[in-house]
Amino acid sequence: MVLFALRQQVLRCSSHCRTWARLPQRQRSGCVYSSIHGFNQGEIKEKLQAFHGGSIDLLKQDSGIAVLTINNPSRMNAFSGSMMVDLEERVSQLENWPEGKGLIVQGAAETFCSGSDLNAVRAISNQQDGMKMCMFMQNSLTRLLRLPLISVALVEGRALGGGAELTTACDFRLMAAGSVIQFVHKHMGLVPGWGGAARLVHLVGSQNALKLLGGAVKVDPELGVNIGLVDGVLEGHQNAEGAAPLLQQAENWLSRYTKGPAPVIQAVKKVVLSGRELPLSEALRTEKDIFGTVWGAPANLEALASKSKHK
Ligand SMILES: CC[C@@H](C(=O)O)C(=O)SCCNC(=O)CCNC(=O)[C@H](O)C(C)(C)COP(=O)(O)OP(=O)(O)OC[C@H]1O[C@@H](n2cnc3c(N)ncnc32)[C@H](O)[C@@H]1OP(=O)(O)O
Repeated sequence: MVLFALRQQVLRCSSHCRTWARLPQRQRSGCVYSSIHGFNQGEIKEKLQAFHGGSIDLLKQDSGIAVLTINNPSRMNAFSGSMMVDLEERVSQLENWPEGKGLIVQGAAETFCSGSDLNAVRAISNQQDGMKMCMFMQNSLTRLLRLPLISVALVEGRALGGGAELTTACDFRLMAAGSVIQFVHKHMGLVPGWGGAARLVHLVGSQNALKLLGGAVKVDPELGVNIGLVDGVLEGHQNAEGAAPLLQQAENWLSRYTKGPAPVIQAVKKVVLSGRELPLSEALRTEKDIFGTVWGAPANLEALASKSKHK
């Protein structure tokens, strides 16, 4: 039995290495842009740091569910430049969390996020800086979506512009009654640039995406559920009488998908991610390799030993 487990472990390591070796460097790191695209992360980070205010706070819990809070209440949780840098650092921390299983992204003080901080946007409104900021945020949000954690955006209040884009960088979206997701970009003379349009098309189809972007439609929970953007509606506001706090409701909702050992939950996310992002043949080979990481691993052996039934 020990030899069998050891062999499985060796196989798991080598198949993991093969999986990663097959992926291009930028996909391995989760990024879309690197130096080969003329992208210099250090340079834009330095520029963004100059526009400070607010923070992105990360709380890793023993349950394996982390809470990421967009925290800039005096500007309705708009993203300052330093918060963009913070986000990238928090994503790195989450990428290196072996015990992690789930993630909730929320806004502070009863609203989600009102997009980019318009003061920073005005200051970097030249084309070059705008493109660099766009590449930086696309990298961070792509890495967020590619985390081996099951993620959910908890939308309370408003998710506007870049805030609406951020919700699409999570696996699921939950909305509190009375909240709104709105891609307001058209009203700003823009289109999404943080990857929100591409992800929206995947989530709701091109017809609905065109309607939401072209009409800058206010998506309430009912519309969100009807078009498949929203996965659940939470009762009332924080502290509403009789209703559990929204964060608690979101944790309860998410915990049905994060029950179990971290390596298994992470493998679940990875097979779905490869199915979502890779062409079929490549997705099948990746699925085989991920399967190799859980086959004969402790959770699998325990389940076999306990002769579990699924009634
Ligand atoms: C690339 C750009 C694009 C992207 O990243 O993809 C964007 O995101 S562009 C930004 C899109 N967002 C907006 O345009 C939001 C504009 N703001 C509003 O529409 C309203 O403020 C609100 C969010 C609907 C809230 O309205 P209300 O409840 O009436 O409160 P106030 O308007 O008084 O707001 C309080 C306070 O917050 C400041 N605020 C709000 N959003 C931003 C923002 N995105 N950037 C900077 N500051 C913001 C607002 O100015 C108020 O400040 P004070 O006037 O100093 O009190």
